[in-house]
Amino acid sequence: SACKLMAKQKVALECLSYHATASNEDALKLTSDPIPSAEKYNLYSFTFIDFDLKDEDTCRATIRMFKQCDLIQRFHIPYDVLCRWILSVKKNYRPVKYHNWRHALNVAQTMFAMLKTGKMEQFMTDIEILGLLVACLCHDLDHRGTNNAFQTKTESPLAILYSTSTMEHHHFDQCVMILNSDSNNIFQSLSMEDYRKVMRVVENAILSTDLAMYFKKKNRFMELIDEGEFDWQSEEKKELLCGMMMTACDVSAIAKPWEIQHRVAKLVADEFFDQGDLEKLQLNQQPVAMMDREKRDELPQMQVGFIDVICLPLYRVLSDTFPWIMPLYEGTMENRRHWQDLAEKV
Ligand SMILES: CCCOc1ccc(S(=O)(=O)N2CCN(C)CC2)cc1-c1nc(CC)cc(=O)[nH]1
Ligand SMILES: [Zn+2]
Repeated sequence: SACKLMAKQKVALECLSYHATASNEDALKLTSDPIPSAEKYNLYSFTFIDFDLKDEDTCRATIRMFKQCDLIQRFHIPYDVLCRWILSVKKNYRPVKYHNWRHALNVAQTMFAMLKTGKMEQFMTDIEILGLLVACLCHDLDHRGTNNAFQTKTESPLAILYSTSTMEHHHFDQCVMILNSDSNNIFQSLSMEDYRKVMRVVENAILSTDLAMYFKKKNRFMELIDEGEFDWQSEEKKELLCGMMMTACDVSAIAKPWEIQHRVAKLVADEFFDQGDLEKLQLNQQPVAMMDREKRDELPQMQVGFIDVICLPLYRVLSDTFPWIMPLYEGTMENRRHWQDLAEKV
């Protein structure tokens, strides 16, 4: 429709107002950087911490993950294109408090640890491993620190373009935009068939990070697990598993050592409270409790709810079939105790 076209043009214009992809100079510099080992960055661990990494280190750590999965050779990714693409992805994350590049890196690192340390790579094709890592790094591209409900309420151009999973469709759009930019297409050497396959993995994975989709699909997934479904080779089952893995990685800060979880939860809360402030000021509306800074005392109890409703059921069902990711379940149980203690103190 005409207003969809206008919305698309409005979103596109925003991108043109600044150069969306990384400079050749920055790409060249990263191309010549030595890449430390996976052990140096602690990439195989479920307790990876990015806080003490400089931005350059986050790009080197990303390259290290691609190297460890042998993706550069396997898919003939020109090294300078990989470097430019990583920098372009990082550049297209906004400096919001939580849904920024650091969150994307942490989600990708948890996926790497699930595949390697969690031994889930044995159930995945090379295309799926490539697609999942790329999807994690791109899954929140150009996030504005506000959720889907806010896009709808403010009739933002994004909500006119995509009525469901609004932000997730935009994140995928941004991922495609970067891949289609000069010398940023890390999939350029793939056959047409492999290109189609990997883009389908990336799209399904990014759209699966909408928690509404998780709620919709988790029962079907649990059914398959209860039926003792082990041949994860059918398309539908594979897409379900990849989607569940994406949510598991997306919420994995909940399983980190308490000191990290507590610091990250503050970033999540601050971003939620900023949206709540916007809703009060811009929309003259009362925000939901989780976004209302006047109700910050309810936060520990909300975290216990988040753990019980979303995180523990998912980590339990995944570790039932893939026992080596049990550390995510255990880390979450430990943090539940800390949040419960704080909830009882208030
Ligand atoms: C930390 C500030 C409070 O954070 C929360 C409060 C409530 C709930 S909820 O499970 O009740 N639920 C989720 C689905 N919404 C539609 C309704 C509300 C989740 C979080 C939370 N979310 C994330 C993911 C961004 C990370 C995180 O650590 N905590
Ligand atoms: Zn995310």
